[in-house]
Amino acid sequence: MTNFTYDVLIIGSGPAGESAAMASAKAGKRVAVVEGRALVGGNCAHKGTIPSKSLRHMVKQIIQFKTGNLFRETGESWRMTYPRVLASANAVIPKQVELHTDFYVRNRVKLYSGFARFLDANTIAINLLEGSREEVVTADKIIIATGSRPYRPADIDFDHARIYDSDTILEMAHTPRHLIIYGAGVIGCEYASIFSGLGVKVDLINSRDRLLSFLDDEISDALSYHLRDNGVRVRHSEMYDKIEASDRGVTVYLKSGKRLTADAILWCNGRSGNTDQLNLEAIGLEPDHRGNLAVNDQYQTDVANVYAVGDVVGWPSLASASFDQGRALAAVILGKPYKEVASVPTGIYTLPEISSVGKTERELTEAKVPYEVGRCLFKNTARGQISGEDVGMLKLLFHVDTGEILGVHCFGAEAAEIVHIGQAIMSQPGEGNNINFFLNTTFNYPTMAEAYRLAALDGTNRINRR
Ligand SMILES: Cc1cc2nc3c(=O)[nH]c(=O)nc-3n(C[C@H](O)[C@H](O)[C@H](O)COP(=O)(O)OP(=O)(O)OC[C@H]3O[C@@H](n4cnc5c(N)ncnc54)[C@H](O)[C@@H]3O)c2cc1C
Ligand SMILES: NC(=O)c1ccc[n+]([C@@H]2O[C@H](COP(=O)([O-])OP(=O)(O)OC[C@H]3O[C@@H](n4cnc5c(N)ncnc54)[C@H](O)[C@@H]3O)[C@@H](O)[C@H]2O)c1
Repeated sequence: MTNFTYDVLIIGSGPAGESAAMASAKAGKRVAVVEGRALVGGNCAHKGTIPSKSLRHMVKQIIQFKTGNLFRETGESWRMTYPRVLASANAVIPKQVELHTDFYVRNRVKLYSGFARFLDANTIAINLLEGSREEVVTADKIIIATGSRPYRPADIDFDHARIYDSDTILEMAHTPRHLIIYGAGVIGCEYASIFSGLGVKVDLINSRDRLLSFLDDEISDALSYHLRDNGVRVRHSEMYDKIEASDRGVTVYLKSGKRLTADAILWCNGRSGNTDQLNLEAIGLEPDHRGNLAVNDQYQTDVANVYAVGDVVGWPSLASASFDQGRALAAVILGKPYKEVASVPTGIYTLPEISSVGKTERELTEAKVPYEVGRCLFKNTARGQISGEDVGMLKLLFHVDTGEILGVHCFGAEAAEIVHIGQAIMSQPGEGNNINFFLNTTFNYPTMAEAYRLAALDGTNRINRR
C-alpha cells in the first residue's frame, strides 16, 4: 500500500472543510487542511454568513432604538454611518477565527496556510503564504471544500470605487445616499434590508417577476411589501444592459430602456465555485459553467478518491448544509452510516426575517394534496405585543385527513429560530408528526413559540367548522 503523508487532506477551512476535518480527526485519521487565507473560517466567517448577519444584527438594533417608544420620546435624531456600523459588526470575525483555530489545534489537524493545486489524484502542491515556498504533500483521500465567490461578469468594472460585490461591500468606507442592488436573491434581499435600515435609499433590481420565488407565495409577497414599506424600490423583471461608473456616480442602463443613477452599486447576481485555481485538468475533472463540481450521493467526484462538499457542489450553498455535508462525507470515508443532506430549512435574514421548512402551498396544490392552513399573526401574540415586534406570521400547512404537518412558513421576529419547532415535529416518524402536538402541548407563555398553538387552533377550527 502506498505510504501517503495524510489519510485525509481537505482544501478549504469553511464550514464544509472544517466539519469533514474534525469528524475524520476524531476517528483517528491523519488529517491536514490547506487554507488559502491566512486565517481559518472560510468565506463563511470572513465574507459571507458571519459578517452579513452581524451587520444585520447591528442594523436591527439601530431600528429598534429609533422606533422604540422610550427612545422616540427623547426626540433624538441621528444617523449611524455604514463604516461605523461595519466596524462594530466585524468585531465578531476575530472571535470566530479564534474559536475555529482552536478546533484544529485541539484535534491535532495539521493546518497549511497556502493555495492548493492538484499534481495528481493523490498529490497536492501547496503555495505557502509565508516565504513563497511550495510544499508537496500526498493523501489517500482528498476533499475539495473551496467554497464560492461572487460571480463577476467581464463587462462590469469591479475595480471601480463605486462598484461593489458582496465581498468588497465589507470594505466600503463611506455611506452612500443611494445604492442600487443588482440581483434580488437571498444576498440582494438581505443587503437591501441592511442598507434601507440604515436610511440609505435602495433600488433593488430583480431579474425575475417575484422575490425569492422558492418561498411560499404569501411569504414572498410579505417580503416585497415590507421591503417597500422600509423604503426599498423593488423593480421586477429587469436586466442590465450596461453599467457605467464615473467620479459622480454609477448608472445602470436597463434592457427595458430605464436608466437608474446612484452613488454606488452592489452586485449580488450569483456566485461561482472556487475551482479555477485547483489545476483540476491534472486529474481529469471538469467543473460546470458556474465552477461547480458534480458529485454522487456520497459526495464523490468522478475521480474515486477525490470528494467535494459545500458551496463548490452547488445547491443548497448554505453554511448550515455545508457543516452537515462535511460530516456526512467523513462518515462515508470512515465507512460509517451517513445521511445525505437533502432536506434543509430556509433561514433568510431580511427585515423581517423569513424561515421555512417543507412544502409550499403552490407545491401542495400542484401535487393535489388536500391541505389546510393554520395561521397566527404575531400581532395577536402576547410576546409580539410586549416586544413591539408584531410584524409577521406563522403559517402551518397540514394534511386535511391525517393532520400531518407538510410545511411551516414564517416571517417576522425570530422566524429562523422558531421554525425549528415545526421542523422537529415534522421529522417525527408516523403519527408523531401531527398538528395535534401543538394543541396538546403546554408552551411557555408569553413566547413566540405560542404562535404554533394559535396557528394549530386556527387551522383545526377551520376543519371542525366543516
Ligand atoms: C453574503 C452572504 C451571506 C450568507 N449568509 C448565509 C446565512 O445566513 N446562512 C447560511 O447558512 N449560509 C449563508 N451564506 C452561505 C455560506 O456562507 C456558504 O454556504 C458557506 O460559506 C460555504 O461553506 P464552504 O465550506 O463550502 O466554503 P467557504 O466558506 O466558501 O470557504 C472555502 C475556503 O476555501 C479556501 N480556498 C479556496 N480555494 C482554495 C485553494 N485552492 N487552496 C486553499 N484554500 C482554498 C477559501 O480561502 C475559503 O476560506 C451566505 C453567503 C454570503 C456570500
Ligand atoms: N440566509 C441565508 O441562508 C443566505 C444568505 C445569503 C446567501 N445565501 C446563499 O448564497 C447563495 C448565493 O446567493 P445569491 O443571492 O447570490 O444567489 P441567488 O441564487 O439567490 O440569486 C441571485 C440573483 O441571481 C438571479 N439568478 C440566479 N440564478 C439565475 C438564473 N439561472 N437565471 C437568471 N437569474 C438568476 C436571481 O434571480 C437573483 O436575482 C444562495 O444560494 C444562498 O444559498 C444564503
